[in-house]
Amino acid sequence: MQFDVMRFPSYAFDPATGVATFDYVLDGPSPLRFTETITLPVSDGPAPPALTRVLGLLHVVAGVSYFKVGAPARVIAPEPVAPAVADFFTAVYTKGMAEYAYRNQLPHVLELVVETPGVLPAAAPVDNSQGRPLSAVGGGKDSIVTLEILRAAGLDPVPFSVNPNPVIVNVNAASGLPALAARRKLDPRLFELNKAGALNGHIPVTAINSLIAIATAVWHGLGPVVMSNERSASDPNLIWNGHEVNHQWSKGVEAEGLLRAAVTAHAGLTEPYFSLLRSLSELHIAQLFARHTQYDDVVTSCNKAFKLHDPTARWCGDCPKCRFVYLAMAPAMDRARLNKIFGHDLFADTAQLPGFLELLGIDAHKPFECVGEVEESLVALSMLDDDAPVLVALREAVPASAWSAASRDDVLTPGGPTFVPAAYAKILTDAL
Ligand SMILES: CC(=O)N[C@H]1[C@@H](OP(=O)(O)OP(=O)(O)OC[C@H]2O[C@@H](n3ccc(=O)[nH]c3=O)[C@H](O)[C@@H]2O)O[C@H](CO)[C@@H](O)[C@@H]1O[C@H](C)C(=O)N[C@@H](C)C(=O)N[C@@H](CCC(=O)O)C(=O)O
Ligand SMILES: Nc1ncnc2c1ncn2[C@@H]1O[C@H](COP(=O)(O)OP(=O)(O)OP(=O)(O)O)[C@@H](O)[C@H]1O
Repeated sequence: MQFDVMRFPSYAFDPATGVATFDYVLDGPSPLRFTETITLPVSDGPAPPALTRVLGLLHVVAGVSYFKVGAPARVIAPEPVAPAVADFFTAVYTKGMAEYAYRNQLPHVLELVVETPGVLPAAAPVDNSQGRPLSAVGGGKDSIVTLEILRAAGLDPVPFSVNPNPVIVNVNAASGLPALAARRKLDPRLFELNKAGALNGHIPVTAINSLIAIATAVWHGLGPVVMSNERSASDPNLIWNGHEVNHQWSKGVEAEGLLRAAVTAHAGLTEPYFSLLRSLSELHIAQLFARHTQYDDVVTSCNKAFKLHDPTARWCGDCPKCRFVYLAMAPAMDRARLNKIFGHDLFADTAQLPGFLELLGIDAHKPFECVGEVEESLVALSMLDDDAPVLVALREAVPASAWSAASRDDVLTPGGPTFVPAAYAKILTDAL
């Protein structure tokens, strides 16, 4: 299938139902048209101009799912935007699609510049900084930690999810906080094309969920959207043709800064979005999670639980994410609790040794999954002293030089750039 250009013909929003429809065209000798539907939780309040503006950003960003069918050389955004918005769009279609470009060997994707039909001045400021935070919940340990920190500080967070699956519903129930939810429906044509062998691959889903969250917060008169993206999300998996390829790009700090700047420029929000846990390692977050036993029967970080077509699963017990989170939680709790949470004893299963070695930086690049840095895995291993079969084998396999590069202090001391506003930074510090 040959396509020259991607366009964004129109979008519509109905405040009576909360339904937004976004249209896309891949233009070429045989054009393809798609429509995505996103249903926001309906608010009693009026739809403010900032909502329309955020939906305008979402229209372009959600287009990546359809862009990947043909990877046209040109992408033309539908309306004039401020320079910060154009930069954000280009980053989403290049850096956000880098894993897709690498796996499909499409180097031109990394060079693409999203075209915009003119420049718009930045929007007038809208001070949203004092509202109740909307806290995105994915069902894993990270968002639980954020929710509990915000709650303990008396900020009365509103949990929010896109397409909440049973895991998310159960986590919200365990929190006891009333939650908001949005629905997102991809054009079914996409799945037909995938079945027929169209180009496919990973997309920066956090950028899409984040804009849906911001749209919801704006419409419901709430404050900033608070994410739970950790320090290691900014770490690339590999370098290809001189470009970083990061599976988690839209969870990283660069994407966070670009998204914030774009939303402020386009919709005026003074404090749209930040990740509370940005300065923390996954290992540190796992230790904070261990304080909250009320989520043990529901927490799930395994991505197998998030398949669009199989929403019932919990921990699969045999994937990079399960292995990493198991290793990260192990130093923070007794083995019986850990095995109860996972429903599996991963340190007894020596068939998983190659997967653990990958996490420790031995034999392969960091897996294309949401896993922490090699250093975090090494430090976690160094904190475990029992003789479980997998641990014994891993200790033997790690070269002496690797241990010296792993510092417990570095991993467990907050650090690195963040966009956390001062009031929230204090809350985080108090919680550590
Ligand atoms: C759950 C998962 O890992 N899905 C990835 C997987 O897709 P699969 O076919 O195995 O299952 P589905 O997710 O049900 O997707 C069905 C098809 O729909 C396409 N699609 C899905 C969502 C979307 O927003 N746009 C889409 O076009 C998808 O491509 C399938 O054809 O493999 C796909 C191809 O590599 C990935 O695109 C699927 O990833 C989902 C978008 C997803 O939600 N993944 C998150 C669990 C994830 O990877 N999160 C990252 C953060 C990445 C980021 O930068 O935001 C993380 O946690 O580290
Ligand atoms: N369906 C969703 N709706 C809204 N936000 C989501 C959804 N899934 C994930 N998120 C948010 O996106 C960010 C990254 O997701 P991720 O899956 O890494 O986090 P998590 O589920 O909290 O923890 P873990 O890393 O243990 O899985 C988090 O802030 C999370 O809250």
